[in-house]
Amino acid sequence: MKLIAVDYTSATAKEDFVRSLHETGFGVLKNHPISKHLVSQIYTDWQTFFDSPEKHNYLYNKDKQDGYFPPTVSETAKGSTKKDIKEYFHYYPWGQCPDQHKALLAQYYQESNSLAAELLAWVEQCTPPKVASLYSQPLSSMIEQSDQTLLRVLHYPPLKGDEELGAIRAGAHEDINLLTILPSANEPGLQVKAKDGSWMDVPCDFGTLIVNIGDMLQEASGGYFPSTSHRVINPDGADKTKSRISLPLFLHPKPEVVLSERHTAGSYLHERLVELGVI
Ligand SMILES: O=C(O)CCC(=O)C(=O)O
Ligand SMILES: [Fe+2]
Repeated sequence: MKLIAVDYTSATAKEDFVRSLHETGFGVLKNHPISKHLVSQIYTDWQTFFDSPEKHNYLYNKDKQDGYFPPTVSETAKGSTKKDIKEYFHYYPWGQCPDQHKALLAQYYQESNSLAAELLAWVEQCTPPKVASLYSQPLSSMIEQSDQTLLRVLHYPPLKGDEELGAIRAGAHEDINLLTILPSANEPGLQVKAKDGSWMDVPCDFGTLIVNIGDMLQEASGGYFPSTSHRVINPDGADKTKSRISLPLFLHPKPEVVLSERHTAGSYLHERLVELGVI
């Protein structure tokens, strides 16, 4: 398996990109419309947030899941016993956010949502009819007026050497939502699991965009689009002293959307958050 960046502006972008999602659960895009400048401004801006004790004034709400999740809460990947070495902030347009950081994030939320909606429409248009007949409603309508789409600002702090044995920045996991879109982080470390079980580095040239399938789209497509395991490994050498910031947007349907005979989006999300130990 190899992830090749698809040029968003090429004539065959849609088909090439959706083929990659079907075959690997991942797609990489270059020449996409998300501004690199905006992304790097957000990385710098949120480093200040995570460096400041103010962050504790924005502690997350358990019921709504907006706000700051400290390293002591973090997540424990399904099937793992170690907490991830990370802290993060969950931004929703209706949720808490410090005033001085809000404008850039709101802009990015809006721009990344438009692109995510377009990419979901690509997925829909390139779904074979037999698979599409499993969708309870068109994919694009699942996210219309959804207020569940989540922008996460993640901070992986420098490693100090006192981390729990075997803990890594983000343990192997699958995302819960429909599609995730993720600009390359400011440091490497993201890996995806190939079908043969080996771990592959995800291309991380600044300016590429990584897109992956989440469990909800796997569920809705009867497995045609696989939700692939990924993780973030710890850095070596000099990179240990560096923070890593990343900015995934998790595209979520409205809670009442039927994913399959077993699940609505709401019931599925709840089940998974309990597993992660965050509610
Ligand atoms: O930080 C990254 O590059 C990936 C983060 C991730 O996979 C997640 O938060 O679900
Ligand atoms: Fe993830």
